[in-house]
Amino acid sequence: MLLAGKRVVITGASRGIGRAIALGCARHGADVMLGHSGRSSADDILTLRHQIEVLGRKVADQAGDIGDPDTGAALIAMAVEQLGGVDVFISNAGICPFHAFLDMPQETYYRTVNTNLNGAYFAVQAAARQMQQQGEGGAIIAVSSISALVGGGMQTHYTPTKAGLLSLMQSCAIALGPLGIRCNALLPGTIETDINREDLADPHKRSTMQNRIPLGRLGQPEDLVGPAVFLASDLARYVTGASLLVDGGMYVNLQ
Ligand SMILES: NC(=O)C1=CN([C@@H]2O[C@H](COP(=O)(O)OP(=O)(O)OC[C@H]3O[C@@H](n4cnc5c(N)ncnc54)[C@H](OP(=O)(O)O)[C@@H]3O)[C@@H](O)[C@H]2O)C=CC1
Ligand SMILES: C[C@H](O)[C@@H]1OC(=O)[C@H](O)[C@@H]1O
Repeated sequence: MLLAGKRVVITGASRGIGRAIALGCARHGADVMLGHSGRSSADDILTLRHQIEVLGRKVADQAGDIGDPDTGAALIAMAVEQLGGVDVFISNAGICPFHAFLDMPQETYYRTVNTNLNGAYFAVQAAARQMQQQGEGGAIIAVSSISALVGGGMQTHYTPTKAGLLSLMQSCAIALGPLGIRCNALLPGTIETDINREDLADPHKRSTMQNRIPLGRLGQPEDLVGPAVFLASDLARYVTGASLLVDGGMYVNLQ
């Protein structure tokens, strides 16, 4: 139980990586506030809430478009109301609508940057303000990506947001270190979720990605649980401004 007594707030908790991390945190003893867009089915959210409740943990959820700069603050306020405070904030919500560069629609570009980076910025700020008020430090984790370090021809709108999140965690580690608030980035490789279901349905793309991974398989959402719980926990009490690749070795595999 690495997170006993901690209150965790996570965005993008309805599906994929966020859902797995939310459940993993609860299994490690945390109470959890689930953020989501409201587009997932109510049943999906209720099932997750039930899975957390049967562990004996408190859980609440709130819908809101994270691209709205006020959504993060509303989520944090709800966590204070429902859980009594915030010890860990995980900025995870994100989109990746694959698209070529030369005809990238402005709407797709702005929606991606707004969701992945601008919304995360204000949510991190709201979490940090709450932690400052509590006066006991805290942990902030941004789900960045291997894409913060390497490019993607169909991701020219997406990779800058992931590099931005990595940079945000580095700068926040400096800004918030004096308050005892640690800020770190998780860099997943290719994890099978709804975000890339269509992209990986192409057998050539799928095998190309898979063949690049020394551990021999694509990632699963549950692969992120251990790294997230570690960074959230007091085991990582001297870790801040760090980034952790969770990619099966994909990044280092040049030849
Ligand atoms: N899968 C991968 O290979 C990788 C993913 N990542 C990152 O991990 C994070 C999670 O992705 P993943 O689990 O794969 O994707 P999923 O598509 O499975 O889940 C995305 C989550 O983000 C939420 N979300 C999307 N848009 C918004 C919005 N505007 N406001 C609020 N919530 C929103 C969704 O909520 P709802 O269900 O309500 O729409 C959902 O919970 C993303 O930031 C992604 O960039 C990083 C590296 C690799
Ligand atoms: C959505 C992609 O499959 C996924 O997103 C990332 O951040 C990784 O780099 C993968 O490309």
